[in-house]
Amino acid sequence: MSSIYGEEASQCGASQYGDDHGLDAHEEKEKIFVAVRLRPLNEREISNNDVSDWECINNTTILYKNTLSERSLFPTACVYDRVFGYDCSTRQVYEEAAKGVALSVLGGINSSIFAYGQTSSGKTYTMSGITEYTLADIYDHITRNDDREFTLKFSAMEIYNEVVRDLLTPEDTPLRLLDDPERGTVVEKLTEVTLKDWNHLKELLSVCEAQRKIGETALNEVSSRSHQILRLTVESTTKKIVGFHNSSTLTAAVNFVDLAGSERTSQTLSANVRLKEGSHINRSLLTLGTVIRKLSKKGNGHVPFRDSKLTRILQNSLGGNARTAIICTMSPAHSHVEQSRNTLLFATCAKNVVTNAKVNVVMSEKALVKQLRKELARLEAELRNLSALAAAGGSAEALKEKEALIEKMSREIRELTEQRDLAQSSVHNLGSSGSWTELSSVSSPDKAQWLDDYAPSEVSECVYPFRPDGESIGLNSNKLGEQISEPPEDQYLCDDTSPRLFIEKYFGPDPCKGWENIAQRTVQNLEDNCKEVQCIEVDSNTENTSSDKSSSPRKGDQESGFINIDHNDEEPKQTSNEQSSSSDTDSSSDSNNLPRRSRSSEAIMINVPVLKESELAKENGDISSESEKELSIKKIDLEEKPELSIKKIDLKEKPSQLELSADSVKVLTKEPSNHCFTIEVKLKMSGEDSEKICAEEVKKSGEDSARIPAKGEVAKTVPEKQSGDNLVQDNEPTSKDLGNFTSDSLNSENESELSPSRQSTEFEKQRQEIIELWDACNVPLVHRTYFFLLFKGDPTDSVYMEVELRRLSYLKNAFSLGAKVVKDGQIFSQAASLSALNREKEMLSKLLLKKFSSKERDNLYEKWGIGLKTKRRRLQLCHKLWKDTKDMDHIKESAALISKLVGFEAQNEVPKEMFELNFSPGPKNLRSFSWKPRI
Ligand SMILES: Nc1ncnc2c1ncn2[C@@H]1O[C@H](COP(=O)(O)OP(=O)(O)OP(=O)(O)O)[C@@H](O)[C@H]1O
Repeated sequence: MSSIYGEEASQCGASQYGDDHGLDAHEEKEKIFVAVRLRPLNEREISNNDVSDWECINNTTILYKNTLSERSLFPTACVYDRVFGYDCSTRQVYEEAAKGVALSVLGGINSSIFAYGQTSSGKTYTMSGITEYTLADIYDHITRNDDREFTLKFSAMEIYNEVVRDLLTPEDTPLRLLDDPERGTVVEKLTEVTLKDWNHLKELLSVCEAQRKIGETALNEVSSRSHQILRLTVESTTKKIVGFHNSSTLTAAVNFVDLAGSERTSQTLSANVRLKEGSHINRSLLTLGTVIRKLSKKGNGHVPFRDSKLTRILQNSLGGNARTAIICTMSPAHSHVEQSRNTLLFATCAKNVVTNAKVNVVMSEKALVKQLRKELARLEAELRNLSALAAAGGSAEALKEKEALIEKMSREIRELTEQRDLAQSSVHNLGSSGSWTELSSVSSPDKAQWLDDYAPSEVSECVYPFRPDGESIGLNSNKLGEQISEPPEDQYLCDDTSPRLFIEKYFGPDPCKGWENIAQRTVQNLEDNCKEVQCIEVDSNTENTSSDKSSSPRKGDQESGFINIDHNDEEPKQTSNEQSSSSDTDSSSDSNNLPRRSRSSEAIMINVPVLKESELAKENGDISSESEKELSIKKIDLEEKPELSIKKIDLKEKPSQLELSADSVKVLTKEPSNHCFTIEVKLKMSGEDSEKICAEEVKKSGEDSARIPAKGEVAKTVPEKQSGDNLVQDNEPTSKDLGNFTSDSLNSENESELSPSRQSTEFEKQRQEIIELWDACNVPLVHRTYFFLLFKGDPTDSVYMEVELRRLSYLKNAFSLGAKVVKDGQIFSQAASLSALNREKEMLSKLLLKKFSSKERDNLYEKWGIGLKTKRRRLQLCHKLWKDTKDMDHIKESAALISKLVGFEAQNEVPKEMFELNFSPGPKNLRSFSWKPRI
């Protein structure tokens, strides 16, 4: 068990609880906490010269101290979690036996406190005190924890003569019990009042007291003739998002159960009404006793919960999902010895009953939307800040701040991921026990699964603890696999154009998941932007180089993590003044040290960021100061250096020149190449120290002209003209760009309460925004189609749309910052995504050939405005798909065409196998994921 308050709750009193049981609040299973309270002899007993048979000899042992003959029949000493003698106050009973369990409710764990005992033994006396102390502590906790929003709801019922009554209404109408698949037995129409404050609660408690059935018996003038259950439900949500657990909604209820007292007719002298009451009381207590006895034994077979309303209602507290404490009250009088022994027998059985309490984390869709909005607002603010810093002019300080900010964001994302993993395991546990108390409203299993797979890491696992049919699910693939079985492979692997094969072949196990994985990594690893892929080795003593004035060493390079390369070891190092002036001259071109990309019509020149290996080494603490020497620009003419080879670079032509500058490597080839390539340059310095510069880029130049970004648009691809000048601002997010991901719909607070027409407008707006972001982020067309067909504006769609918007915004902003990640052999950057998209189009163009006859294709060309005599018509067509983001008819037609190509025959139905693909992404499939550029 874990919860924000779980620990606190376990510390609140009952400190011996853990000690005695060897359990703490984080264990899943724990035994019912059992305490015994002896009241003092009352006036009647004293006047009857009754004697006290029982004595508490220490904190846990109660001793029967009567005659030897009787002692032989019964155990003389009984041990419980806690025993309280007649001189103990109710406050002490609360603190040491009830508080820890009762306050679990603050941590999202259901709990129950019972008072059990014979009539007149002090149950109501004890229970009313415990109830009041608990409620006071809960209010105190709320006052001290203003970072969470609390809602308290109160209900009260009694079971009188096997009839359930609402204690908060004057009507005597019997209430029905209903069986709810998630929540167990529910009392129909029971009043639940949302509490305004402590005084409101006290008023309600007096109403209950006044309403409860009491009667006079020989043993108790004010004998409770019913079982009373007071229930306080505590729901809390964090006001500020600081992580998964703290931002979730916790909900739990604490029950205060004051049972009617068992009685012997001979002693209570009951007749008529009292007799009837007594027999009902005894019968239901008998059932309770049987339930407890059976639960206390393993392999107990049928447990008769349903034999009485009391046990039906309290089933969750009896070996179920609530933490439970039972206070057994006893009269010490010799005249009640038999009843006292029965009470102790009950207590002994109860001690062995194990409960399985869990934290109830609830993430309703509304709460999720709210959470996402807050998260977006936070990210927006941070990125605006970042943008302002960048715009401020790229001073070393500004750069430092920017990097720190990026690092901070990356760290936060990593933390969220860890929290997600943690949550995932706890959700899995919850799923298997069915202990959740509230079900998110999920309209469709497919959507639930969709969100499960694609929701942002910090929320996805807590969003759908239940399947829509009400059964809780674990979120690991095994569990899902159990419930949603995959159809036999051959059902859809019959030919190579089946959706599954197509998708696996060209997009990995799931196109949507794949791009998301990479996007996530992109953001998570902004700082980890370099990795060795392939090498050439250049001896700096022998190579031909030419220095480049514009790329002379600059101040701030050390700080910013970029390297200066110098081919001449002997060259004196610059003074700081020189560096400073050189920095000034460079400031226009290199102000931000962001990756630059350039291209001319004659040569491809791609600037990519480099990471100084010494930086990495420094982190590992194994760098010598010598290797930190500054180096100047190096240009390597590869044609003049035939001995230098670039291994395994998939270019049609070997690059003619490498230009190594402070923050980039330009690769010059004479002809545009359609191939992706990745390079790493390794320089040997004086044959001893070595500096390694890593660089990689993925490029498919042939398609670039089609992807020139509009003015002001964040650079999605290589700009048309290479000037060698600063292109940084093209890579920077502008405030406009940043503004893109907070649409009006996201800012609207009460979306779920919008009118249907407004909802539909919001849906259209969100969808439009997503379509544009898909385009900006080069999201695979199959994913777009899949998503587009799945969400059609149901009221619950907005939450999924927000999730999609959010991740696209992340991606777009990562791209706009030039973020590039190489991890586990995968490279992801804007250029890489474009490359993958182009490959997808090529594959789709092949499917055009397979799926349509030549006549049908000609019709398509005509429809899409492609000349029948032109070359590569199929590819041309694929390049037109999803291009006109503002034209919904065009989008629909694109989706329809792709849907047909990949086998989504019915436009209104996303094929089931698309979902099933998600359940078995083995490592092999992941490796084949094709957003990874082919190197
Ligand atoms: N620990 C105690 N110290 C002093 N007085 C007590 C204590 N426990 C109970 N009493 C007194 O004993 C009487 C009976 O107590 P109470 O009504 O709580 O018993 P009960 O178990 O709820 O009985 P019933 O089952 O008949 O309702 C009350 O007058 C109460 O004030």
